[in-house]
Amino acid sequence: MDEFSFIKSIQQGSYRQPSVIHGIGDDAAVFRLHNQDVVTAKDMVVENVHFARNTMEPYHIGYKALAANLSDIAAMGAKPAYYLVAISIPNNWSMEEIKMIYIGMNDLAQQYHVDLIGGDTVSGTELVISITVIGFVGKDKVRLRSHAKEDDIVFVTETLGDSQAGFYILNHSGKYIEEDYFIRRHQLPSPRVEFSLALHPIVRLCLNDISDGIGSEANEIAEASQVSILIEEERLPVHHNLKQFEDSLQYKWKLFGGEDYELIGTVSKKDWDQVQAIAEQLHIRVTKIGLVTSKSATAEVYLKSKNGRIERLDKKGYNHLSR
Ligand SMILES: Nc1ncnc2c1ncn2[C@@H]1O[C@H](COP(=O)(O)OP(=O)(O)O)[C@@H](O)[C@H]1O
Ligand SMILES: Cc1ncc(C[n+]2csc(CCOP(=O)(O)OP(=O)(O)O)c2C)c(N)n1
Ligand SMILES: [Mg+2]
Ligand SMILES: [Mg+2]
Ligand SMILES: [Mg+2]
Repeated sequence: MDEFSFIKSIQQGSYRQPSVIHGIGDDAAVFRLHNQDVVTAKDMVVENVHFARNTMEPYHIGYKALAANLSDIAAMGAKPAYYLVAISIPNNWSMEEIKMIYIGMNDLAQQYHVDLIGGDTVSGTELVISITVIGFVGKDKVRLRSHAKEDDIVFVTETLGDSQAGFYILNHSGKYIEEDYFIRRHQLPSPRVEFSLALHPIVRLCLNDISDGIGSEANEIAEASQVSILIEEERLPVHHNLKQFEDSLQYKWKLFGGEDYELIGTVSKKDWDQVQAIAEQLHIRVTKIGLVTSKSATAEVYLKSKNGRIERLDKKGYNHLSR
């Protein structure tokens, strides 16, 4: 059983609370309070699964743990407001190190004007940080994975694969071009909150954040929207210095790498100019990478390779429990 089938297996058949608009199945859950929708997401990080002590300083661990959570709020088009932190602290971590984790979180929280309003502290055998983040969005304005429609343009923000390139550099000593850039993208990712909020004039938009790799995230959109998607490899935006790595690594990282915390989305052709104009204003790179080709109950994602061949792009990427 993989991560996705496990989640399906524990999902309730229906919700008891009428205020639940969307439960399990997107980047965050949505419930309605009066005339406003509340969005809440949780992502946890575990030592030696999400970070290792030799490649991430405590400051980075805290910063990135909150960034991953804010990224899910951005993927819903919502404005983050509060977060709660549960932490399991092993006895081989000093209190100074744990405080640095919180300084990392707080620096990012300050940028987005969000407040730490609670949590839980336990001693444990591994460092585990579980964050719950809460945000707000106008009624029915959430950007669901199920919002893609036939003929939409598929786009991504910034560049793909940088985080895994940074992770590789941190684990393989050597000389690399612009290594600080790639390492920064791994240790201190930027959730695309401002961009997502600036897209509010657009009536319908589908968004998903890239935590596991676009191979995985594009398939999540296809499944939720019951559509087929065609992505063109030639269009995938990568940093100009990613080319210093072997072709096979570049290929793996841009499609299946994950942890970029960029956004993948779909929008109707008539709104594409506006998406580009908003991105330009915020100095965010946005790139068309393909099209929603058709309605499809089988929800397939295809990749047109640089050599012109079209093949299925499998839902592979980072998958917990893939055993
Ligand atoms: N153990 C769990 N129990 C209940 N819901 C879960 C569990 N794990 C994940 N989910 C839910 O499944 C959906 C997908 O989760 P995930 O793939 O982690 O999303 P993301 O990649 O956006 O962080 C979300 O709605 C999340 O809240
Ligand atoms: C020590 C270490 N091993 C592996 C990785 C790579 N890695 C860990 S988690 C992950 C994917 C994102 O994590 P996940 O828990 O799936 O986030 P979610 O999709 O729930 O947001 C990746 C690529 C890493 N960053 N550090
Ligand atoms: Mg997500
Ligand atoms: Mg998650
Ligand atoms: Mg996530």
